[in-house]
Amino acid sequence: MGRFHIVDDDTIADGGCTDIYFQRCEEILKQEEKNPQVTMEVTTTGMPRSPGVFCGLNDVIALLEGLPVDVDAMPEGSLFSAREPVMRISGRYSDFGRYETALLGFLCHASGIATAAAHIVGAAGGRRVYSFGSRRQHPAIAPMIERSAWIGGVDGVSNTTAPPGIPVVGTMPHAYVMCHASPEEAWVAFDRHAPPDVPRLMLCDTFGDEKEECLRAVTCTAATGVRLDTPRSRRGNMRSILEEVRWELDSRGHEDVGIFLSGGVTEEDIRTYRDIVASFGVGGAIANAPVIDFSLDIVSIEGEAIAKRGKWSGIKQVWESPDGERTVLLASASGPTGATPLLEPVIKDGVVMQRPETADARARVLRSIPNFRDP
Ligand SMILES: O=P(O)(O)OC[C@H]1O[C@H](OP(=O)(O)OP(=O)(O)O)[C@H](O)[C@@H]1O
Repeated sequence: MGRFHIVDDDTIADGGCTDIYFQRCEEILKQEEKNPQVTMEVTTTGMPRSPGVFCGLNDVIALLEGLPVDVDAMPEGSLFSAREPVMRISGRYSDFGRYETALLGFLCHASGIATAAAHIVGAAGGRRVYSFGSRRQHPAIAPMIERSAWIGGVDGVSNTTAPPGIPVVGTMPHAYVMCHASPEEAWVAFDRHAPPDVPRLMLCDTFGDEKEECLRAVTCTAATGVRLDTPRSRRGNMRSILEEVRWELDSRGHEDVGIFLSGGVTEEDIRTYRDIVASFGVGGAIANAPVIDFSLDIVSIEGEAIAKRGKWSGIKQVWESPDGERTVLLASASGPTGATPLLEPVIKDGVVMQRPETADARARVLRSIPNFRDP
């Protein structure tokens, strides 16, 4: 263990971050000279939100690259439902069994965040959504959180360690405002010194009433937006606060100044306020999303279909018809006419055939979101 309680890359890559039973049973299988050829599939039997958004394949490929295994998977950003295999791994069991813990961790967490982000972006109906929640999780996984949220369709993320290509955005903390003699001094200094491409979004709830602070901010700066982060203890009726602020801004000729809402924003809040709010900063509702409880199960041993109770035996393929209809069939069967197989080879005998492109994954999600239905 280093300075922080986190596992280093090499330990994960060596299969050292695993559940103890994998290590023990691998040793026993070795002594018994058993190492069957198996195919294992990744599925979930139920989800917090449907459809799910598949994410985390990049890290799984980094984990399994070089092992004597074949991996087929849905492309990142694919939608999936319960029972649909999103990935399958074929190889000798003891060559990859110990990786189950890390592999599922990558997929469960990233897919949970991408799924929540996609449903939140869908609820926003075109209003901008930003991922502000890296502070709600361990800092070591901030890049994964921001990448998954970006694939899920958010318009930007706040953490500076987001992978390259993802827009990093932010406004100002309350602490910054409090470091000045008055909010005016803080807003003016921000307006004067922030890089020109940074939106002039002024935080307007530090000490005073939202309406008052918003009017003061647009009077002393060229504010492009006002951010309300009203504490829970003051939210008697957030809808009324928002309408009042909007009215006062509009009636003074500030129709172009958008309202940015943050602080405990949920998917339900977004549906409630999306007609009046231009942008949402969402923390925990994305970063703390429930994981997708994927499992990795044997479906074939030495070419024979087999499964534990509750799982479906046989190596499968998921087919998608042009109208979006999904069919799960044995991989040996032909698919429906005109349908596309969703599980594609990504690793062949340890060699990576294709790596996920973040932009492609995000584009796939953005194409799908208009078809999401309200819960
Ligand atoms: O959706 P959430 O889980 O609440 O997370 C995001 C929130 O966290 C920060 O607030 P905070 O008041 O802690 O920080 P600040 O004073 O620096 O704005 C940020 O301003 C968001 O409002």
